[in-house]
Amino acid sequence: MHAFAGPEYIKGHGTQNDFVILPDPDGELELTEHRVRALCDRQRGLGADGVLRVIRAANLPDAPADVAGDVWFMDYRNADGSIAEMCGNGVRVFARYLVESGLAEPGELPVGTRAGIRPVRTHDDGRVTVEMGQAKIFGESDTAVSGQVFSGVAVDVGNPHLACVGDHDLDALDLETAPPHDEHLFPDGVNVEFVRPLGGDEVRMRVHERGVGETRSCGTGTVAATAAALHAAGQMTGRRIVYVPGGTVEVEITADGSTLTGPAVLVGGGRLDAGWWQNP
Ligand SMILES: N[C@H](CCC[C@H](N)C(=O)O)C(=O)O
Repeated sequence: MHAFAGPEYIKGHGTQNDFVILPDPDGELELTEHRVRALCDRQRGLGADGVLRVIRAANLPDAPADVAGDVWFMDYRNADGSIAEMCGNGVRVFARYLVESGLAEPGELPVGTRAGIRPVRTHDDGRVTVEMGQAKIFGESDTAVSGQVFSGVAVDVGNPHLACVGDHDLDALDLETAPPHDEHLFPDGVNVEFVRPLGGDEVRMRVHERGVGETRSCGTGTVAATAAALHAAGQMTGRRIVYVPGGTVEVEITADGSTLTGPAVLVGGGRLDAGWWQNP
């Protein structure tokens, strides 16, 4: 067996939320939780916050019925191997890969996700805009970090979030472990954002992601943070520049939905070793 004769991979990131991209249009890879965990492991694998499998929707058994079979589908997995409905930074990097690899034309293109179709626009400056759908506030809850209680709002962005807005000292937060959450409100777990308004339309955010841990950015989290910051300011719609540890994104919330705009970087790629893939 030749070394590196295993599956092709590409590494990319969106504001340093990083991913392993696995092209697999016909769904031939057996993408087990064990392999996802190994791929994402920063010592024994490639290292990433998640995996984005590139597959035609027709070849993924659990693709939503409203996603046409010929649409490129982002089969997203968290670093712990779990499946999540949506990944905002991931969709930007996924779209960048489709265009750079010639699988899609630049400009407008649909991306299939478990939260449904997400229309994407690629820009000449390397940024990508994603239509993220409605950010729905569906309750209030709280969590505790470093001995301090934080109150927040539950926000559905296709995946679940608890966004805690306040004059928080974000740098003092220890996010090494998952903040506790209300398992009745969040039966499938939750992504937890800590959001500090900076005045005007700017906010700063740190995040502990479900299935990953603290990440340098969370795209759906920045949408949840914006919805929560607008709610705290008594507004239903508006725009926020969101500063995350890995960079800056722009979020717009309108009556019809939300958009996320930010960078999408492809770092490089190659082939996995076939032996490693068989026994990661
Ligand atoms: N950890 C999230 C999925 C990835 C979200 C994040 N990476 C993003 O960019 O939206 C969850 O389990 O819902």
